[in-house]
Parts: sequence; structure tokens; C-alpha cells
Amino acid sequence: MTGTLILVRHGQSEWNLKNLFTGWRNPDLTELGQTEARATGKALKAHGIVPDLYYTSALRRAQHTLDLMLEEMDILNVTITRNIALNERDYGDLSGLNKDDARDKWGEEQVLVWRRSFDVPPPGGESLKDTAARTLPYYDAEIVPQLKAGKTVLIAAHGNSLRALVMAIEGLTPDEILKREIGTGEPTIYKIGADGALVERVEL
Ligand SMILES: O=C(O)[C@H](O)COP(=O)(O)O
Repeated sequence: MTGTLILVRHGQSEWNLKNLFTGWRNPDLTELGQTEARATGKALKAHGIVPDLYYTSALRRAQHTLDLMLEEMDILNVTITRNIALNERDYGDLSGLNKDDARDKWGEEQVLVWRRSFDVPPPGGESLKDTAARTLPYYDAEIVPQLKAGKTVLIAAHGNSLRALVMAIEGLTPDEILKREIGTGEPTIYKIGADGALVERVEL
């Protein structure tokens, strides 16, 4: 028996559009972001995927993404579990700053280290390692038991909380995760075995 894990990054947010570091700030989706969320919901439906359990973060852009996906999937009467453990990486003092302005001020390389290195946090914020330290225990405690039992679990969350999960599930090195990007609205789908380990990644 295998479980199915569907990870979906929220659709484009108002701050993605403005190119601002967002982290724990709380912008909503843009029109495009709403369309992306709906398209992913439609694609899951077209593939006959009906999740048993639904998780999201404590942030509006991920919650709204999940709501729109559910609408497209004609799934309206379900329990949604929202948890801060699935929130985006906290961007600390960078939150609200423009990413290009930050590159001008601190240099391309430093900003890339803050955005993509495994263990260097942005000033006052979380590294990917820090993010994983809250996201993974939640995943292990709440979600893995469901996957081991053969359930289908949908998680709508964020670029970096999902990168932390992807790193652990695929067993990627800090170097490999540095290059891994997840687009807005993009689904990543895994089959997970009864032992909780990755069986295969599935493309829609
Ligand atoms: O929080 C943010 O600014 C974005 O959602 C993710 O940012 P990143 O691409 O810099 O990791």
C-alpha cells in the first residue's frame, strides 16, 4: 500500500508580483495567482485525485490557494488543518524589501546565500535549516502516519517550507536543494511507502 502526497506552492501573491521578500507577511493572491491555484485544482481533478486530508499554513496566500483548488475539485465539505509549522521561511529584516534593491545593496551573491543556502539565515530570519526544524517534525508527526496508512494528503504551502519537505523526502544534499525551485501554483506529487519512505515522484 502506498500513500500519495501532493505538495502545492501557493499561486502568485501580490508580493511575488511586486518582487518583495514576503516570509511571514500576509499578502493575498493576485488574479494570476488565483488562476494558477484553480488550474492546479482542475489538473488534480482531471487525474482523478481525491485527497483524504488537507493541510495548509497560517498564511492567507496558501489558505486561499487551497480554497480555490477545492472549489475546482468540487470538494467543499472537508476539514482543513492549518498550522504555523507549514508557514513560509521567516525572512526577518528582509521582509517587505524589494529583491532587486537588496541585490543592489548587499550584492547578488549575498542575497543568493540568504535565499537559497541551507544554513545561512537572512538577518533576523530563518535559514532553510531553521524552517525544516519546525516543518519536518510536524510532517513526521501529523502527515507521515496518514501516508503510511495509504491516505492521499494535500498540502498547500510555500516555496521554502515545501523545499524543506522536498529535501527530506528526496534525500537531497544542501547543494542539491540550493538549485531546486518550486513555481507558484506548482504541484509536486510523491508516492510514499508503508515505511514512510519515497517510492516515486509522479508527474501530472
Ligand atoms: O517569501 C518570499 O519572499 C517568497 O515567497 C519566497 O522567496 P524566495 O524565492 O526568495 O525563497
